[in-house]
Amino acid sequence: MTQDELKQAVAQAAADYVAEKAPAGAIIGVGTGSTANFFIDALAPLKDRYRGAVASSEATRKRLEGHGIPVLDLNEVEHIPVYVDGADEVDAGLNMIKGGGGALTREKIVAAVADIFVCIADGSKLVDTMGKFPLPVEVIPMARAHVARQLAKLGGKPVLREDFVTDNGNLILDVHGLAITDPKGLEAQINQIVGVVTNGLFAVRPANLLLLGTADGVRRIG
Ligand SMILES: O=C[C@H](O)[C@H](O)[C@H](O)COP(=O)(O)O
Repeated sequence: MTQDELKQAVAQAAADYVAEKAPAGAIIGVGTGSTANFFIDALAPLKDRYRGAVASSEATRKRLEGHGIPVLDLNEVEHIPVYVDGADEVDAGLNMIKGGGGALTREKIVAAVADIFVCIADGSKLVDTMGKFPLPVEVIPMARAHVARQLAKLGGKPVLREDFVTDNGNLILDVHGLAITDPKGLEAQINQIVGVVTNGLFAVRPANLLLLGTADGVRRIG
């Protein structure tokens, strides 16, 4: 199977899971990226069952609206039963690195409101120790150099993502060379650096369920 076929399989499994867990009229949280895009496509045929979705990025908002799925402002929403999103890396504890597409902050906000976080990923994303994928950190532009110095003190090599501005008008530093043995501790430590909006570690609030696409089918972990 190709990587896209694996992504499609987990996206369909997630749409089936949502149909099982989210009551009619619910609002669904929707992530960002190529795997989340397949999920949006799989959600589209069920759209009349739900009130709408909350999007974790402008790209996702556009794709949802393209399918005729109403997109709600998170400030108008009290309850999201399920949030579905991809990951750049995920470990056996369902901690993740996210933000390869730069949407980490809005993703973390929508995930914080959701009852259940379902991570959808092809098998290549499952790792023993996270950090091979450079850790994205969203920073306020005027703090870029300060934050980069602090990240270097933690042992990483921060690289500014060229020609990229987040949906929030900020910059991304991609931190190379970290072996992340304490994801929760590192997530908190980086978020304490003044000028950091948030970082791409999702360990304080990991996923509740991982749907992993493999050649033998979709594995459910968690
Ligand atoms: O900012 C992007 C998100 O965190 C994505 O969920 C992540 O980069 C995975 O994307 P993809 O499904 O395209 O590999």
